[in-house]
Parts: sequence; structure tokens; C-alpha cells
Amino acid sequence: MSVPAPVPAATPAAVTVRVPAKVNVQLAVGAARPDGFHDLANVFLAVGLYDEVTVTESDELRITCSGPDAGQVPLDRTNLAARAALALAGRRGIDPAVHIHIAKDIPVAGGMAGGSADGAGALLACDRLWQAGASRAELLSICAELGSDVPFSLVGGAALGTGRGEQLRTLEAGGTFHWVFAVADGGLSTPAVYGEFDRLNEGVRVPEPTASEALLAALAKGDAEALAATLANDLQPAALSLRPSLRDTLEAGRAAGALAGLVSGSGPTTAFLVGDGDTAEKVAQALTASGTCRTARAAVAPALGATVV
Ligand SMILES: C[C@](O)(CO)[C@H](O)COP(=O)(O)OP(=O)(O)OC[C@H]1O[C@@H](n2ccc(N)nc2=O)[C@H](O)[C@@H]1O
Ligand SMILES: Nc1ncnc2c1ncn2[C@@H]1O[C@H](COP(=O)(O)OP(=O)(O)OP(=O)(O)O)[C@@H](O)[C@H]1O
Repeated sequence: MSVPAPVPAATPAAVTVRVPAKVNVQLAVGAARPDGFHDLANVFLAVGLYDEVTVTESDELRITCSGPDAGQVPLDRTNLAARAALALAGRRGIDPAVHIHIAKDIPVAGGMAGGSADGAGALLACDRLWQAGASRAELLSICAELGSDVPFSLVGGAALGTGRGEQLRTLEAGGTFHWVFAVADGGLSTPAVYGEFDRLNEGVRVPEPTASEALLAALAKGDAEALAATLANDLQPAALSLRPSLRDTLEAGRAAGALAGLVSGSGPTTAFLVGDGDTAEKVAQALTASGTCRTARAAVAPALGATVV
């Protein structure tokens, strides 16, 4: 009896990956290192606002982007999605001839790791499209080369990032947290915000960054009120110094019923932790009506990391 020849696995024509935004529930920043980066204790939480990255075979590497902020996204090889494709292709000796389409819903230059999400998403999508078979460890190592926030975009959930934020330890998040994000007009440059942190701390001995035990316990218990009491961002004074109007947004969110508010990462998006989904809708409407932000969006956390859809 003849045995049928094994059917080779079909090469997918297109792969789409969904990747979440992040908020930093604690961002403890140390002194500037000799390489210009800062050591961090960075407690990341993935939130349910997503970009979708679709990769298709093409005759050359090209990028397109859709969504309300698409005009602010670079479409050349500086795009983190293009850099991710080039990094994997370079390691495998593959021609990086793909069309990468980014359906962008994460605010651009908003401190929510939108570019990092696209880098992680394109990397996973190219790995599947090319059947490159990269291990999780190799994917994480390429992510770390692309940027400090990129490894977390791949893994999602909740994690503590040390080093420059790229060395991750998974954290337990014991429940659903409800958030509202106030999106500002225009972005803030991440290096400029770290530069302002250095300027504000000139002559000050900056302590070693450490994660707060009380914050980690609140996260593990799923206790929103306890988490609200411990939220902390060492970049917030720098972001407020560069964009003083964010104080009005923070005040408007608190007045509307948020448990607490803070600048998300390097800003200028501000993040508000609220008690439940109904309050989230109410706070989002109040923030939008307040005139202190461009728009406000409700989202839940934790969210899954980069996922093939
Ligand atoms: C503010 C955060 O979003 C918080 O998660 C991140 O720390 C920023 O991560 P990112 O955007 O991926 O940053 P990278 O692309 O790695 O670095 C951009 C620039 O930010 C500054 N940077 C970034 C990370 C870090 N730990 N220290 C730094 O000083 C450096 O000036 C660096 O040149
Ligand atoms: N795929 C991308 N999407 C958006 N911006 C990108 C992308 N690739 C490169 N960039 C560049 O990166 C800059 C920062 O964009 P991004 O949306 O990642 O900021 P961010 O959310 O503040 O980042 P982070 O929170 O990681 O500091 C943009 O102004 C843009 O020039």
C-alpha cells in the first residue's frame, strides 16, 4: 500500500496581528546611564486599544497606514514595523519584500507605545508569513534591539521591566481594571521628556528605581482603589513641565469621578483609573466635553500581547 506524500504546510498569503497599547502604572526612573538610557522599574499594563498589522507578500518593502492619526506615521524604513521586518529578514537572509499595512488606533507619540506595538506586530506577522520559526527568545531579543518598550508589546498582560525596560518579568494581574485615556493634541518626544527629567534632577541624587510592593500587591489582587493610591510616574513632572496644560486634563478627569489620574509614560496622553465600565463611559464623556483634550477613550486591562488573528 502506498503512503501518501506529506502535504507541505501552506504558506499563508497574508498574516494579521493585533497588538495592544500600554500604560505604565509605575514608572520609576534612575539616573542617566553612560549610554544615555535610564535604568527603570517599569510596571507595564497592556490595555485594550489596538493596532492591527497586516503583512502580505509584495515586490518590495512598502508601508501603508490607516486611521485618524495615520498622517503622523512615517511610511519609510524608520517605521518600527519596517525595522522589525528588516531585522528578521537580515537574520534569515530573506528578501524583505512585503507590504505592511498598519490599521492604527493607538494615539501616535502619545506615551502608549504605539510604534512599539507595530514593531512587535510586524515581527510576529513576518515570522509567520515567512515561516521563519523564530523562538520566543529570539523574537524578544529582536524586540529589545528595536526599542525598550517593544518586548512588552509582544508579551502583553502585566510585567515589570528593568534595565532600560526591556528585561521583563511577568506579573500577576488579579482582575479587570477600567481606564480612560485622554488623548492630547500633538505628541511629546520620548527623548525630550527623558532630557527634561535629567534637567529637573540636575544636582539631585536620583535613587535606584524599585518597584513598589504595595502597587504589585494591588495589581495581583485586582484592587482598583489600592492601585489608584499607588500609581506613580517619575516622568510626570518632566511631561508637565513641557506641557503645563496637562494639569487641567488631570484635574478634569479627577473631578469627573476617576479614582486617580497620571501621565501615561512620556505623555502627553493622560490615563485615569476608574471603578467600573459605567464610570469609564461617564468620565470619558466628561473629559471630551471639558475641552482639555482632543478626545477620550475607555479601555480595559490587562489585554493580551501580540496575537495572530
Ligand atoms: C517612556 C516609556 O514609554 C515607558 O515605558 C519608555 O521608557 C520609552 O521606551 P521607547 O519609546 O521604546 O524608547 P527607546 O526607543 O528605547 O528610546 C528612545 C529614547 O528614550 C530615552 N530612554 C528610553 C528608555 C530608557 N529606559 N531610558 C531612556 O533614556 C533615550 O533618550 C532613548 O534614546
Ligand atoms: N509604526 C509607528 N507608529 C507610530 N509612530 C512611529 C512608528 N514607527 C516610528 N514612529 C515614530 O515614532 C515616534 C513616536 O511614536 P509612538 O507612537 O511610538 O510614541 P509613543 O507612544 O510616545 O512611544 P512610547 O510610549 O514607546 O515612548 C513618532 O513620532 C514617529 O515619528
